[in-house]
Amino acid sequence: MAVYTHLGAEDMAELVSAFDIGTLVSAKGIAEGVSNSNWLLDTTGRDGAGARFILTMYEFRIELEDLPYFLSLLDHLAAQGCPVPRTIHDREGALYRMRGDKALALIEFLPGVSVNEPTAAQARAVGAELARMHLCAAGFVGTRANGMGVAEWQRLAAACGPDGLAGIDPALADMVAQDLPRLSAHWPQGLPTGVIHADLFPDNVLMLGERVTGLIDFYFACNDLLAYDVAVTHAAWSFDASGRSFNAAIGAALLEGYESQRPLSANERAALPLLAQGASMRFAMSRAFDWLNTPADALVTRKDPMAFARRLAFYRENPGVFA
Ligand SMILES: Nc1ncnc2c1ncn2[C@@H]1O[C@H](COP(=O)(O)OP(=O)(O)OP(=O)(O)O)[C@@H](O)[C@H]1O
Ligand SMILES: N[C@@H](CCO)C(=O)O
Repeated sequence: MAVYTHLGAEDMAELVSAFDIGTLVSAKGIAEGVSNSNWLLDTTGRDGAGARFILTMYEFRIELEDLPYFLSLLDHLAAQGCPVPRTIHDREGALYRMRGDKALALIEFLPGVSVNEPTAAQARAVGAELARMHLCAAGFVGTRANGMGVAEWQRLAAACGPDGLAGIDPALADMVAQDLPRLSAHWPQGLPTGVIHADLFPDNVLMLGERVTGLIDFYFACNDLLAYDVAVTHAAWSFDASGRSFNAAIGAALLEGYESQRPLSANERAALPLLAQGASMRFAMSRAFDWLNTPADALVTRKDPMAFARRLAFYRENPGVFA
């Protein structure tokens, strides 16, 4: 359940009046998501024909200073024709509003649903949209360092400690001891960089049939290696939830779709096995930290770090999947 803050009907109506979107018709809390509170708002719309929006209150993990980057990036990509929600600016032109010490932003509602078991055609479409996003973001002026890069994996691993990791699974502690120093020492340098989504899991893609209707949740977006984003997306889409079973057809379709819009250089392709191991390490570490630091009675369900430890082992042992 991801509505952490109660907003009463009067609060909501007052908030809506700060935007040129008509008057409030209904507001419903959205259960999905863990980081922020989200509501689905229906209003009468500017022209009375009705309009639908997503209202987000930023609760954890998002620094206020990063919000202009995330929200202007949505505007930039939407203006270039990418399927991302536009930010609705308030009557004064602001990208977000403050309520107490929390920021609130309104974004366009996009149709579509997140798929659980993608087909190859859907994976191809997602790969193509990821590449289009990379290309469309080329003119975006904002920059943001990757806060979930190698240094952060090291910090999270140290915060968990070898005993904490071994308490989750001895294989997780072994993986960190063996693979983290190797990945850190050999992390690719000099590959093409740009704006990356950095978290393009199936739950962050909305689809209608084989068409991508929305790329959402840009709150890890940053400037980093474009091929790393391909690796993150490959790791997120090409396995079952447990990370035990790799789906070669999905992985291949995703890469094919990506290259239909932006061919990878020989150096990028050669780096993918290592980048995919790094992507797996990133999610194994953030999940391990959350596993050890989320109270058992918390509202959110903890995600299994071993699902990404298994992916890392797969990529280490099967570099040929990117050949
Ligand atoms: N622009 C949009 N159009 C339609 N639905 C949306 C939009 N943005 C968000 N949603 C819906 O709200 C849900 C939660 O959004 P989001 O993933 O951004 O939340 P979050 O708390 O940041 O999640 P996460 O757990 O990934 O950190 C999504 O799963 C989707 O159902
Ligand atoms: N998509 C991530 C959560 C955001 O870091 C995961 O599944 O672990």
